[in-house]
Amino acid sequence: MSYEPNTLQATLDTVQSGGAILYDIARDPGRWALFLDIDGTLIDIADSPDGITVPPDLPNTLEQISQLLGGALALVTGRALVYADALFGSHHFPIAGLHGAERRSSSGEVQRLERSGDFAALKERITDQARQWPGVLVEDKGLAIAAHYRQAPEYQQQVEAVMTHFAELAGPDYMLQRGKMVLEIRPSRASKGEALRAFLSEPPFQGRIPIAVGDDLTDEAMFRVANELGGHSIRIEETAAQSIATSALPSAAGLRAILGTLAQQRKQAGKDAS
Ligand SMILES: O=P(O)(O)OC[C@H]1O[C@H](O[C@H]2O[C@H](CO)[C@@H](O)[C@H](O)[C@H]2O)[C@H](O)[C@@H](O)[C@@H]1O
Repeated sequence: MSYEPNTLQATLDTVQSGGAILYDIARDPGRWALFLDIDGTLIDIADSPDGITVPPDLPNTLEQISQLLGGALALVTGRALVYADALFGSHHFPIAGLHGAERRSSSGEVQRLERSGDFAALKERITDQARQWPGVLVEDKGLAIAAHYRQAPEYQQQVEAVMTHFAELAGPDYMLQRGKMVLEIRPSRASKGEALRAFLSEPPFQGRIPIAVGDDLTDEAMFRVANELGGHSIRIEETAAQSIATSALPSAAGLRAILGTLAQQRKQAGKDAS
């Protein structure tokens, strides 16, 4: 989806349709499977990876929607699985971490790609290098490593050059992943799209139509698979971005408001039935 400045109406139509798709979940919940990215989608972007705030009602909202969908709700994130899981307290949703390199299915089984090569030594070299860039934060995620320049944008070019170099050194089992003010080296034999496909091959996702919601480049792989399978893809857009998503919502707060309404409707329906 690409917007020209003079296509405001088209943009508004698309933005509205993101909400319409999500509200459709309430009409026929048995039809849909929902795949949600975390940073920039469910949670507002912060200055640092650890600086995020999970709105207090979000875990329970997701739990309500997961129940509405018969469990067919999964989180699909670039974060390490363990870190992302802990954000939601006692709620343990099916989840794919590290852009699909690790995944916990609905049954609780965890699958993880094998470490390959001397990745630990490479991570040390990146960490050493980053010490020369005040404000650049290195996030060691186990099978992946990210260099964040949000607090030091003046180092963007150096970070790009060095991470590109180390991604080449890491070999074909790894790739450079660009993101929002971050460069990351992560396993190449995984993607959010393949994670979505894997979830859809298992209960309770099997046979349902996917709705994928995300905000960043890594989410495009998930959008591609959702589109391919006849589902919907919703891009959270702060600015007009190039995306293959078929619809959009303006912000993470907008998405949370819609999810909150769906959760309230479910709670009310439960009360009315009792
Ligand atoms: O796939 P996601 O759940 O969207 O995760 C993508 C990356 O998110 C995090 O970085 C981004 O969010 C940070 C906190 O808001 C922000 O400071 C940073 O600039 C963003 O790039 C996370 O730290 C990464 O590991 C994820 O890959």
